[in-house]
Amino acid sequence: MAYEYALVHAKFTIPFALLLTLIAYPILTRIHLVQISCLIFVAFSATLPWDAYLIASNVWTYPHDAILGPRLLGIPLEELFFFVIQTYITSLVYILCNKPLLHSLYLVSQKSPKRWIRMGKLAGQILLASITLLGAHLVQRGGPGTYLGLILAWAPPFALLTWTVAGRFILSLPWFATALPILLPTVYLWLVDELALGRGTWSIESGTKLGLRLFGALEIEEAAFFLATNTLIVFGMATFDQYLAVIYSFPHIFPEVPRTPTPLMLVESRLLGSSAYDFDRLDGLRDAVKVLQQKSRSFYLASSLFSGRLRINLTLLYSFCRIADDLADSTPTKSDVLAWTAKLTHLLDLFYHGLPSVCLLDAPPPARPSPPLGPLRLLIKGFETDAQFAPQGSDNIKQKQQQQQQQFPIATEQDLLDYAECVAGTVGELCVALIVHHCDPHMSAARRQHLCAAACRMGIALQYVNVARDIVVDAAIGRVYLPTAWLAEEGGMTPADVIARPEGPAIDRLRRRLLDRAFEMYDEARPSMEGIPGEGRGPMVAAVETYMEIGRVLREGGERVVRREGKNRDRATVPGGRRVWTAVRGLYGQ
Ligand SMILES: CC(C)=CCC/C(C)=C/CC/C(C)=C/CC/C(C)=C/[C@@H]1[C@@H](COP(=O)(O)OP(=O)(O)O)[C@]1(C)CC/C=C(\C)CC/C=C(\C)CCC=C(C)C
Repeated sequence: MAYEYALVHAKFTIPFALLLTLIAYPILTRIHLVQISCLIFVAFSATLPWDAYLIASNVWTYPHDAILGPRLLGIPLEELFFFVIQTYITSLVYILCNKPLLHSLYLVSQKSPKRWIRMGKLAGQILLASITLLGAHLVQRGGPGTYLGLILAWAPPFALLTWTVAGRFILSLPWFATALPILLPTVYLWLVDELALGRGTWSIESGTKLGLRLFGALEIEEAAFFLATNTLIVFGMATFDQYLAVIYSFPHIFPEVPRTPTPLMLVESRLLGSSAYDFDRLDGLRDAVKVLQQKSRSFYLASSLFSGRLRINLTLLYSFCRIADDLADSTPTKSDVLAWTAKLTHLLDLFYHGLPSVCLLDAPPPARPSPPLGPLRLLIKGFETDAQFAPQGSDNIKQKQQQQQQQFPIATEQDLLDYAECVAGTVGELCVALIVHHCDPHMSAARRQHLCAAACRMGIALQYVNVARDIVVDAAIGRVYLPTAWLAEEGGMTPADVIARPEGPAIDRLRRRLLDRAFEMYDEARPSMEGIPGEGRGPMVAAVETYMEIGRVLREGGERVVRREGKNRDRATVPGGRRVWTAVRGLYGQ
């Protein structure tokens, strides 16, 4: 039947490619499409002459009734399509397997590569060169080894090239980032090939093959072909990613990175020696990723959905916020917290106003007034509110009452709103500022202002969820973020009562009241997220939704959910599968 080969695509390769596209499309960026297109072009160019030779030499033959008819250099249309769709499938599998990774962290293998990486790269080069020579020998000898020789003399030189360029980077990546995207498509295509060979869709002329089969009707040469070609594709993608990682990681070399780095930038990145890399920055980035991973499963999962320098900058922003917040939380006295916030403000002065660089955390903050409060300063101001919870001893009754008021600074809902705006509304604004900078730097001021206002609102919503979740945890460290006025409405409760017993029906009612306010603000701000530009929207929606899911879990389970044992004792958490599912739905804009 003339459609036999075409049916192989219709039944096996195209559906698989469509499934992978459906799964990958929310995380695919323009640079991914450039990578895949470049690889398809290289694969097509490299395979065309080789394939044409095999067909001309009658290594491969196709029953006339199995193909549609059109050919290029004797190669059937369906075979030409195979070059494209195999490259596409394997590239998508590679992209999906590598999405969790921040490739910048694997550049460190260029600095002083571990001995096994150095030896591994050399061993790989020797192995690939040897296989090439073996292939040449088999071709030269002719006979049954011809087809295998043609594979081994053709593919390994290309692999040797990419391995020489990116071998250390490839070896430093986890196995699921390289071996898995090679093996998964390879095994799938072995099965497809076995079916096709078994049905006679194509055949390998006897006299040019060894007659060995991996399983079923799958000739060893066909198995080697798919393993070799998928290895080439993965090595090609990894080489691309190594140089993209250089571009994204070093603003001192590439100050501005467009949404799609230019070929010139890739060449510059390739020509750059690793001596120009800022390895201290890579170490700092590694620490920031550790902080993110340890401190927030919601944002850690969401961060992996971003790409490029935006992902790096959001990770660094999270790390700054988190460390600043932890400093405010873990410092015993109010004066110490204020000292830390002054130093952080000084740090911002140094970064954003180019003040003389001194050792940041030792020098006393300058006497000069800080620049106008931007989101970062408001964030730090918010931490100063946390400092007021630190108890201050006093014997004087009046002073004690005053201290009491001071010690619980969230007297009204407005106080809570102001505090949440400082510590979280600002974070929303900062996130949007980063996304606009990277994804739509020419956005109109009006649209930017609208997004920032909505982002601030959403940040407050998340903070309210945070407060509702952490009533028990906060009480344990002497903090009550529930407005004192709300407490008074609950039978004259006081913050001291909450600290003494942060549970019970009254607390549940207050938690629900707080969550209701949180979801009101979420509902107000959520529609504006559709206006987040480009590749930032899906991941940011995923980040917000996974966090708000904590609030949904609390609403469903209330006190029962909060009282938990184990690592997250007294804090409601979203079960892992539900968190991932929420992120995926957010990514797809559900
Ligand atoms: C994907 C990614 C890495 C995003 C980074 C977002 C970011 C920079 C978060 C920093 C959070 C942080 C540590 C701030 C310090 C103060 C604080 C603790 C705020 C509370 C966050 C909880 O953080 P975390 O999960 O680490 O702590 P717990 O596990 O809960 O203890 C807050 C709840 C505030 C978080 C607020 C935001 C992330 C802003 C949300 C708003 C947007 C993303 C903008 C949405 C856009 C529009 C247009 C509506």
